[in-house]
Amino acid sequence: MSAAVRRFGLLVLGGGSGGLGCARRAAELGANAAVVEMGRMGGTCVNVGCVPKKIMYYAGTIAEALHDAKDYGFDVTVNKPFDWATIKRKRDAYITRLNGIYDSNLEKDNVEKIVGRAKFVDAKTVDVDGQLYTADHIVVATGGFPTMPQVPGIEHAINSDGFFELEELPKKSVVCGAGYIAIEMAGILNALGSDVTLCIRHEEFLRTFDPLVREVVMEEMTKAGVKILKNSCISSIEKTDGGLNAKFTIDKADEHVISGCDTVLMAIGRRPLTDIGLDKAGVKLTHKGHIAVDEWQQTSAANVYALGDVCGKFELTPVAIATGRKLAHRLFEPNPKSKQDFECIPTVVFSHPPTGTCGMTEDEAKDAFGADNIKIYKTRFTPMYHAMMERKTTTAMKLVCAGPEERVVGLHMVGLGCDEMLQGFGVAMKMGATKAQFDSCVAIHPTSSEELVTMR
Ligand SMILES: Cc1cc2nc3c(=O)[nH]c(=O)nc-3n(C[C@H](O)[C@H](O)[C@H](O)COP(=O)(O)OP(=O)(O)OC[C@H]3O[C@@H](n4cnc5c(N)ncnc54)[C@H](O)[C@@H]3O)c2cc1C
Ligand SMILES: NC(=O)C1=CN([C@@H]2O[C@H](COP(=O)(O)OP(=O)(O)OC[C@H]3O[C@@H](n4cnc5c(N)ncnc54)[C@H](OP(=O)(O)O)[C@@H]3O)[C@@H](O)[C@H]2O)C=CC1
Ligand SMILES: N[C@@H](CCC(=O)N[C@@H](CSSC[C@H](NC(=O)CC[C@H](N)C(=O)O)C(=O)NCC(=O)O)C(=O)NCC(=O)O)C(=O)O
Repeated sequence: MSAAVRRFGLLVLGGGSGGLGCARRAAELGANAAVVEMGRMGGTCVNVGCVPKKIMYYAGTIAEALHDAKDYGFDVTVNKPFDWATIKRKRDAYITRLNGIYDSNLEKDNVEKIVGRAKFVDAKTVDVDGQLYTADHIVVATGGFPTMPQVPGIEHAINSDGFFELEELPKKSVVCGAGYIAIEMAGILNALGSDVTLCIRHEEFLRTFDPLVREVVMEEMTKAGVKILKNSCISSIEKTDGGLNAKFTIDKADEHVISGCDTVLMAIGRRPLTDIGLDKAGVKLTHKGHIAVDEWQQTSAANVYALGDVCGKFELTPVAIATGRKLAHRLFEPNPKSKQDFECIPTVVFSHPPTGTCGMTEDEAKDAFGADNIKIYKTRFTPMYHAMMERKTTTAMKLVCAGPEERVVGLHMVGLGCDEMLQGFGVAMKMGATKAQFDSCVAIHPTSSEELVTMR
């Protein structure tokens, strides 16, 4: 075992979005902080999440723009329109650069980086490859990993991590799943020219979203050429000389085979990374296996906190960062009231076109306020971008308003630019804006966002 036990004010397990957000802010507030990371600095977001995904999303939107360009009078005929290897190489280099930036950010902020795998020895002590550490406060921000179903031949499938290792564009792809990652990756592959089948367990995908979002994304994906295999459950994957054969049970009865695939991508959710000796620390889990925390990120063990994906609540980078920073302020400012508010969090699915969602769905608002106290405003149109084009996409928007004052408690939209449109409206909703206050802001013309302040 080690020499002396090393002591810090704050020890964070996991150098991802939440862990870094917490440690860097704590150090800024004067804490003697350290981060333990067993992999690449930056965690899921930087290495196998938001960042490489957004680059591939941009590649997909450029492919669409190139396709549309002729309708605006451009001649962009080229022999080899897209080279996957080029974007993969440049993307990997960018991420390596970011890993370095994150390392030097830690150095600049005086946060000690400890390389290795952390495990609790007890509630006050953490072992990293034989060296023991203790701290006044220990934060668990170990994130999660992709779930894989246990079916024969699953070793031939990839998950979202594997997507970023692909060396070429799969000619024929199967994507299984019905959440953010399945929709985003099926959309990217399709936009770049793969023949994509999206396999979902039910009639619909994005089932936690408002029906407007589900319906319009379904229409748009279908229009763009993604085949949707509904009510399907993968039962096996077989590797043959002609590629992968993915077998499905449809409606729990019929069998369907998609043969000759280059890639079968599973995107069916993520599991928390909790194999870190939590029992030794007395840290309890929820029935779903996430770390149980109260509103202050406090676990069942004194001075042990948890945040980010490992807690399973809004698995989003800005949520993890904000929660980490809020906790740092509570512990080291000290600001006893500093805690993350999980109400009305804006979120975007980078589908083609993208979605934007903030607040309650129509059904959630009816449950919360009563159907008679809800007023819905909706619009649907073809954005002007397509005026000169053969290809058309739809933009659809919905405002869910509550009470006689018509407070906007839900905003749901799909369409070009909706990803960038949402943040400002999220601020207004967080301030409790009413429909009349939305409308009191003069429209910007011609934009899609003007519809949100002129709906009747
Ligand atoms: C494909 C994909 C796309 C995504 N796109 C978006 C997006 O567009 N927008 C968005 O907001 N969110 C997105 N997310 C979600 C986002 O990446 C996560 O919510 C966020 O990274 C969670 O941060 P975290 O700090 O909780 O965990 P992570 O970022 O996962 O960091 C945890 C870190 O802990 C380390 N670790 C784990 N166990 C140990 C141990 N025992 N010892 C030492 N280190 C350990 C891991 O190596 C990892 O680096 C995406 C996720 C995926 C998978
Ligand atoms: N743009 C963003 O901000 C992004 C955020 N993320 C974050 O990462 C999280 C994880 O993403 P993701 O993996 O897509 O998980 P999600 O939880 O979003 O969706 C997974 C879905 O897959 C379906 N599913 C579950 N089990 C199976 C199964 N055995 N077979 C087939 N389908 C199944 C379920 O839908 P159903 O019940 O309908 O079948 C489930 O909702 C997201 O929830 C999000 O928080 C990820 C990517 C982008
Ligand atoms: N929003 C812009 C900014 C892009 C951006 O954030 N770029 C990151 C890419 S990694 S993205 C990794 C992600 N960063 C963020 O999400 C930063 C968000 C916002 N600026 C904030 O500070 O809150 C994260 O996990 N952060 C944890 C932490 O830093 O503590 C970067 O270059 N960072 C270099 C640097 O920070 O010096 C965009 O989308 O283009």
